[in-house]
Amino acid sequence: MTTQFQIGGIRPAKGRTFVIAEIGNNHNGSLELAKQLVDVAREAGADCVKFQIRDFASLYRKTPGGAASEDLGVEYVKDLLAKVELTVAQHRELRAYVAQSGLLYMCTPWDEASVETLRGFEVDAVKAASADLFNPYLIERIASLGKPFVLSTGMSYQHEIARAVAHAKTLGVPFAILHCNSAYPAPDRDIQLEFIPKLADLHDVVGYSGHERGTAISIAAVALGAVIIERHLTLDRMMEGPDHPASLEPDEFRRLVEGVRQVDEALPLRSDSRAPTQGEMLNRENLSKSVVARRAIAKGAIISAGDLTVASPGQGLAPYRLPDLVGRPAIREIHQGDFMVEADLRGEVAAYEPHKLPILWGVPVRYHDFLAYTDRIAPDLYEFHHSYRDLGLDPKSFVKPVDCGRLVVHAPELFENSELLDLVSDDLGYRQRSIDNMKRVIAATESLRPYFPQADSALIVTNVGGFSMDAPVSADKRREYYDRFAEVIAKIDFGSTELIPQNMAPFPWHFGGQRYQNIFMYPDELVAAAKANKLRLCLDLSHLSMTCSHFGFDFQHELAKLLPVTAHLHIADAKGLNGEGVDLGEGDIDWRAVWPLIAAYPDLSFIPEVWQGHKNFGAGFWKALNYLGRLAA
Ligand SMILES: C=C(OP(=O)(O)O)C(=O)O
Repeated sequence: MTTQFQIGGIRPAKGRTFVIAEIGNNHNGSLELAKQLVDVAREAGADCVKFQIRDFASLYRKTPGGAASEDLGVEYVKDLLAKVELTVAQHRELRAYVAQSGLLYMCTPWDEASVETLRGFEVDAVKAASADLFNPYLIERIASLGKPFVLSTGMSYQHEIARAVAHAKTLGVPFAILHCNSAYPAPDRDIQLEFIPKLADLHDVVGYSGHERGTAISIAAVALGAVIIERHLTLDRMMEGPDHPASLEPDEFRRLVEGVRQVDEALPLRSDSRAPTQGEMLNRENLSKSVVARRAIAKGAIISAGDLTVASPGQGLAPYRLPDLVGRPAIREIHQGDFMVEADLRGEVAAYEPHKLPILWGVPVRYHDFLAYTDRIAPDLYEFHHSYRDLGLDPKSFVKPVDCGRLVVHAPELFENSELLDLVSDDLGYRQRSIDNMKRVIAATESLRPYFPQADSALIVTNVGGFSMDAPVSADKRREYYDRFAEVIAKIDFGSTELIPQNMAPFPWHFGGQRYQNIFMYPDELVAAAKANKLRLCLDLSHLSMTCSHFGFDFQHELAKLLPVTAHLHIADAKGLNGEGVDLGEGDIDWRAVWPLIAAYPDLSFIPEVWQGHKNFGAGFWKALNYLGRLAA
């Protein structure tokens, strides 16, 4: 039963920390200030706001000597609290204000009369302050509300905490426990965050109620297992009142939420065992080393250790696999510098089995491997993937005429001086260089046309730009980018070629790091941009799947919208938000449902764009084509 702890439908968990903005008494008795703090909490990204409520008539003991008979400390706290307490009517008005704000509402009743007041408040959850952890009477009354409750464990002995948890488990209501040090502010060295895992031994929902200065310790609490973070919020730490000095000001609270959300993303294990992530895969390719031929090896010759060496890049077998190759016969003519690949170990080269496919098909090629492909397959098209250096090469040295029905060129993303193509850059100079680079791509594509005399078109797949470094841009800015894109392409002469912008995923990889894509990503915007500019698109299904996963869109629904404005497809599966270019059938896309939708557009063309498809003599491409061929049959 306790495993079902949730507040307003949110279940605090690793990867989804629940953040409470504790307004407590920091409103200083002003309803206006309290409302302002609710607004600030919402803007800062909190899940919930919390208040405290006291019934002074019943909270303190009654003595013949009245307040004067209390110790000095107690007298001071009593005076201060009485000064800042809101009336029940004001609390009720606040509760309604919080409901309107969209935030969840919690409150700490400090006495049994206040619990009864809250019974009429529709609280989302309720809390027992540390000061009441060793007061089973109030805890029992709080549980009688039947709402999820939270117990804070500051100022307690360990045996009292264990006792309170054991008691709470008998009350029949889901609850959470918070580690806490009840000093305002709490000295860093007294916080002892390592008690969080000990609390986790007692109960399965553990959080942290922090009173320290700054945000680092609360963020670290998340890394140690806290799934609820509560911090006091104030407009000004210098105000009079017991909690202000231990509170965060608006900017700090926003940074706290940002930090917590970052740790939420970073903390959970994403798979059962450690494997290179998507960004690391790219860097492993470019930066690591692999086994290559030190010298030419004749087909059939037995491979010796001296035939092999280890060198960058990391596109062949990993260096530790070198010994496995020694003593095996070479299954092919191996040239000096060739990567040694899985097929060399397995003793067989993967092959394409011809299938009748309902749309035009092809493979991605570089200049240097084009001729090798023409010896093996007869596709409807080739898609040339150029680097910026390739743009200056004469195709004569690499290409022979073929009778393909279509020519496709993928514009380089990266140009001289590490500049990514960005036709909508805010920087005028950068934008102009991108336009000039686009013109180079057009010229290179025109130079390939004579080798494709039957081609119905020469399509240029282009990632047009519009990315940002640290965060997505606003909707207004996106509109500005689209307008700029329209202006830019209207001025470019595309000759006999056709620009087909490619849809991008929300988090594209550039230079081995993650960026944010802003335009040519949302399906509705893609359709609108295509229609407004009389363009067709290159639709990358892996990118579309990641976009749909991120925004919660239905893949098939979005695909159906996009196909009528599509000329060419990049076909690969995807997993979640970051698993790009996954083998077909191993990701999120339901190919049995999707393939008939695509087959209804026979003028479409595609290439398989599975990750590392070209390796192992195109093994990944053939696997994808064979998969689709079987679906089509
Ligand atoms: C004082 C409170 O909590 P903590 O003990 O977590 O600071 C409270 O919620 O009112």
